[in-house]
Amino acid sequence: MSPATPAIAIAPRDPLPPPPLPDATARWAIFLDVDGTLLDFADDPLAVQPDAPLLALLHALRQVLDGALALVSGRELADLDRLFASSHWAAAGLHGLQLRHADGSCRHFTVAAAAQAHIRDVARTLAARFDGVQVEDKHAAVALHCRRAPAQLPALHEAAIALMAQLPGYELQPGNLVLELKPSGMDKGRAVLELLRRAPFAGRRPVYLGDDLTDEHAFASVNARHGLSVRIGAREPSLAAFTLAGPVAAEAWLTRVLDALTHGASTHVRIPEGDPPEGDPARQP
Ligand SMILES: O=P(O)(O)OC[C@H]1O[C@H](O[C@H]2O[C@H](CO)[C@@H](O)[C@H](O)[C@H]2O)[C@H](O)[C@@H](O)[C@@H]1O
Repeated sequence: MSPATPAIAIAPRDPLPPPPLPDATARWAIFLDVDGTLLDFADDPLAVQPDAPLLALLHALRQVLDGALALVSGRELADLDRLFASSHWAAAGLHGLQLRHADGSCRHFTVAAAAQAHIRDVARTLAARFDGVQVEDKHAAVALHCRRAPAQLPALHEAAIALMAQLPGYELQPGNLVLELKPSGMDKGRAVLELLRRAPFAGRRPVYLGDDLTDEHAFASVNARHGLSVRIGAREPSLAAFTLAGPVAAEAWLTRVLDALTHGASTHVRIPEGDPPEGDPARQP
């Protein structure tokens, strides 16, 4: 008989806990990633559609938060507004390249039409080398989707890295079975901090739900503001302090948050509202 193979013990990271619920007096500001957080993934980026209960929940939650709820997405603002009927909401699109405050004022990075056409051509030429890779033209940025051909991702990634040297001012943003070519200098963490400087977000405790690599920037910002960072799914490593299993669990938790803020929750866990540090813009009303 051959000797038994010795067992190798790898200590897993302690599982993250679910996020706590607020009490009725909590002053939260909620930031929500979209794909993989509120919506399950689909093969085609255009095929997703929030259902009526999710839309009703988000609109009610935003109301009870006095407007302090924002979508923070890699999608364009126009796409978010089409999906969520949210044209009057604060929101960040294209990973923060587009930003709309709650008063309707906007701050957008602009990209000249010629530069947009160039990046689109470069992306299409690259995608044509890989069967099954789908191009999503987001004007200022372009996404190369591998959901229909996941095996192409490593080679596409390698080719895209080599290409970036010829695209000054652009960076490669990997995501869930997607690679994005986007203007550099903006990320979701900066977008969240920008929104937190203005009403109705200023002075509230930030709560961020997200599933993807791009959401890690936002987790870092929210952690630095004594907020709640919530990873959707099991991706590791992550800076998040809490986790929920997927979009269904996220919607269920947001429903309980709405209930707690509206009626008060009998089983809630009270968490101290940490003060932002001295000099932090979030201290301003
Ligand atoms: O920041 P998010 O709101 O999560 O947006 C990130 C990207 O989401 C979309 O792509 C992802 O969802 C698609 C639809 O389920 C899926 O087909 C794709 O594989 C995912 O990567 C969107 O199409 C991108 O523009 C966003 O940047």
